[in-house]
Amino acid sequence: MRTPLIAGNWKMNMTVSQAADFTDELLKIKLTDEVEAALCAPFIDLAVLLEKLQDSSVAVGAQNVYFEQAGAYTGEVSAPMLADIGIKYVITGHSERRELFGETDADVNKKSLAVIESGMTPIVCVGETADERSSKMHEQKVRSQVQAALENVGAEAAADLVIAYEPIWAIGTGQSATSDDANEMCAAIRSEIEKLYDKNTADKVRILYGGSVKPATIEDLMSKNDVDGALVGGASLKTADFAALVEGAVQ
Ligand SMILES: O=C(CO)COP(=O)(O)O
Repeated sequence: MRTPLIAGNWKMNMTVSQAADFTDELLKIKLTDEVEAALCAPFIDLAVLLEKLQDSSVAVGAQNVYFEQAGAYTGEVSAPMLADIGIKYVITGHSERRELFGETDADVNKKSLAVIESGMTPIVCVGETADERSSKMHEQKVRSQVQAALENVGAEAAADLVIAYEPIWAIGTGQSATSDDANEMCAAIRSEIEKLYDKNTADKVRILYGGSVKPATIEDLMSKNDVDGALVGGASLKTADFAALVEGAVQ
């Protein structure tokens, strides 16, 4: 039985005071314990989130990490630094980082390995462009991204992973994949994990869908067998919407 996960990805939104206001509001709402909730916030917001959410079940995640442990890497933040303050999840391979900051499959692999090594869980993002989907290359693209991201990740760590299928054409566009299309790709990712490891590992990995998920669409998505939750951008920025997503993910 996989516990559903609703992870907010705030991207480059929310000042520290906005993050504090968001969490104060969130703490007034009783969230279900059948769904795990996480907020992946800008580095500068992490301390306030960790402090305010310490007695709640909401986990705190980061959106990026550098793969080296420490040293002369101006402007970067390492996995041991994030683990030390109590971060649980780190997003790796988001399409915005791949596109805007030139991150390669090899970088995503190194970052995911660093996150695992520090005892945290990567939320590894994969997904195709609109052109790749229209030329029916989407499954091949996503399978190859999964393979590359998981190179040298052992079976035990793999079972604990979170993978997010985020078709690039659905991110921030209001044009979500249908629940059937999302499920088909989440199933393809699970079969790739089974190929790389075994069925037991594949059955344990949580696979999320991301791309224009809203409170109105979450129940339909969660009714699908291979969708274990969602990675949510825009709709995670409003407390009421985030809480509604968590409630809507109860299976
Ligand atoms: O990129 C996303 C989450 O990582 C999805 O963003 P939106 O939910 O705003 O489409």
